[in-house]
Amino acid sequence: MKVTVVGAGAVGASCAEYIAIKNFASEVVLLDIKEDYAEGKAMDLMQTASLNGFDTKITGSTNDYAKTAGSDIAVITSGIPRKPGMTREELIGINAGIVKEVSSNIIKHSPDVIIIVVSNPMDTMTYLVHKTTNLPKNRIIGMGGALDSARFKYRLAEALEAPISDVDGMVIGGHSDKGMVPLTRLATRNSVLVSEFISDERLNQVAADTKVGGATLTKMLGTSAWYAPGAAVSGLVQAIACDQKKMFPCSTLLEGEYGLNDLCIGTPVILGRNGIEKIVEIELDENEKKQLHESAEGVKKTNGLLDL
Ligand SMILES: NC(=O)c1ccc[n+]([C@@H]2O[C@H](COP(=O)([O-])OP(=O)(O)OC[C@H]3O[C@@H](n4cnc5c(N)ncnc54)[C@H](O)[C@@H]3O)[C@@H](O)[C@H]2O)c1
Ligand SMILES: O=C(O)C[C@H](O)C(=O)O
Repeated sequence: MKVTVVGAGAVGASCAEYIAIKNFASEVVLLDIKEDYAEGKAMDLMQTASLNGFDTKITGSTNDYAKTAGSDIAVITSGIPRKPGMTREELIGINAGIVKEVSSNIIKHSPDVIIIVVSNPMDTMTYLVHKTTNLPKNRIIGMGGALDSARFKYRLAEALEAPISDVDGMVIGGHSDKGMVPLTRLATRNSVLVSEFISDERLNQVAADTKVGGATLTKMLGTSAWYAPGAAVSGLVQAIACDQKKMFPCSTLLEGEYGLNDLCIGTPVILGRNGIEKIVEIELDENEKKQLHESAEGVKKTNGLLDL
């Protein structure tokens, strides 16, 4: 299993590290445009192999896509991250050109690849890959919901004063400060609805904190987060590489599901060796449907800024 990670910055390197530590891929190629940068990150990571006990071979490449040839999965993290006070949507001007060029280069050398889009604004970048490549829809996946759900579980555990392994929950919708839809009604602690343990007011606070999870960290760090994003991507890569049939919320092209069309937005999907093997349509209540449709309007507005 060969995995390419384009962008050897904070998220790309973290993602490569988690993939290697989980020890399921034979090869990870890190690629960046900065001279020697990916090679340096790859060498540093390889020097952790004996310490962390993995056999994955990590190599670096300065913009040489020939080295990515025959990749089964490619992760796109190239592009600029936001600074405190910015929205993800403001990154579109620079990142759209990068994502378009990178996805085309990847496919030239790996026609059977499954692409995972991370660069922001992620739902719109995922849609851009659909519009500008001829890959089938099951092989274009946007990563956002897996990260947002991990943040939701963190906030739920905090509110419940419970270990994170006790809680379960999912965030659907757009990967944006306003567009996320944390499914508080369905969140559980050991199969018991969390509403049995905490007030509606506290649960609303959990949802609000979850939605601004990325912005909160960006303010604290001066740039956006990387550990949880890297771990979330590695989870999707592993589910595909190991044909796990695991369910994650991912950004996927909708064609009527949830009453939505012609956009990519986060919904639960089953991931296996073919990428997105199924879009799971869950029963939403009226309020959740309204939130999802409002989120979709926001994503479509951003998609409208693309030069297609
Ligand atoms: N979807 C998510 O959940 C999620 C989570 C975190 C970050 N992000 C996004 O991921 C992106 C990367 O974030 P980061 O913190 O790693 O940024 P970073 O600046 O640390 O790394 C980005 C890297 O991309 C490289 N790059 C730029 N143009 C390139 C090109 N044409 N080809 C190859 N490499 C190129 C840069 O040289 C840099 O090393 C940002 O857009 C950020 O908003 C998304
Ligand atoms: O917040 C960001 O801009 C980066 C990423 O989308 C995140 O949620 O951490």
